[in-house]
Amino acid sequence: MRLGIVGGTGWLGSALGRAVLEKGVLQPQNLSILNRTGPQDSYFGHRVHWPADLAGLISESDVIVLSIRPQDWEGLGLLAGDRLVISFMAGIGMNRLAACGGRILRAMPNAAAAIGRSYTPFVAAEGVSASDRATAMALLGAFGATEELPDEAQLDLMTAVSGAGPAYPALLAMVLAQFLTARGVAPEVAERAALNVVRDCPALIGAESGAAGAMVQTFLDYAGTTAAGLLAARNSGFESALTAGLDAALTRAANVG
Ligand SMILES: NC(=O)C1=CN([C@@H]2O[C@H](COP(=O)(O)OP(=O)(O)OC[C@H]3O[C@@H](n4cnc5c(N)ncnc54)[C@H](O)[C@@H]3O)[C@@H](O)[C@H]2O)C=CC1
Ligand SMILES: O=C(O)[C@@H]1CCC=N1
Repeated sequence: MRLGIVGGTGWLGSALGRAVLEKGVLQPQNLSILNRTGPQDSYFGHRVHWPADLAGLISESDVIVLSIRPQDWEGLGLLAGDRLVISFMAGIGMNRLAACGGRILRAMPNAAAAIGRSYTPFVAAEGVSASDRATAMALLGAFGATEELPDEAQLDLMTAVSGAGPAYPALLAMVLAQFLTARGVAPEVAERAALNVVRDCPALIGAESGAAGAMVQTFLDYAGTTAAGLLAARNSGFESALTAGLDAALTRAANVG
């Protein structure tokens, strides 16, 4: 299989290119990278193809990954023939992607792709075969976990949630650190404490179904200081504020491109 990544030196495109090479899913001679800035001598230590333009990338690819911003989709003018096309773009629906021909699959990675820990759900249009799905899962599996969703609406919901990757945990860390610094703790100490909560403690939440709820309940049942904090945060609108944020992201996804 020969893969072409449009936007292959961007955030997610480079995470995919690097992962498929490092995991041995593809040999470098079967990877083509198109970007706006031109060829690089080394692509994560490998020599890959750098087609001069989109037509060049199409001609040397069996599978095309679209890792460009949604705003750049209209101007791309992709005509993919009968190739498998995997789009990472938020908010560009199957109805619009269909204009490129090809067998379309939409996938929604997140920034953890850069460390091989993305959760990447996908949906496939009619005409995508079992073999296409296996190809997509091999590629997406190189940078984390992947699974198929039953419909496109669910992929759009994931755009707001798992697509955001570390963004909400980072916001939480900021609030935790600000609470401490506003009360006299040195900023670097506050940051260490907040990052421990957001980065290290989540490893204690199990992988089983209901694990997050069970962890919250454990602290509520403990009935100590954390239970008091959790209840007050809920009563002050913690959950509705987060839900409003996710709703806004979903609305933006519908208009982004
Ligand atoms: N960054 C993230 O955490 C996530 C991003 N996405 C989606 O993935 C897609 C890619 O996002 P990022 O990697 O963050 O964007 P990015 O801005 O880092 O990379 C996009 C790359 O595409 C290149 N590009 C644009 N038009 C081009 C063209 N015509 N030919 C060749 N290269 C072109 C740009 O120069 C840039 O390097 C977006 O559509 C985004 O909605 C989805 C989930 C998470
Ligand atoms: O913030 C963004 O636009 C990207 C796309 C989906 C999630 N993150």
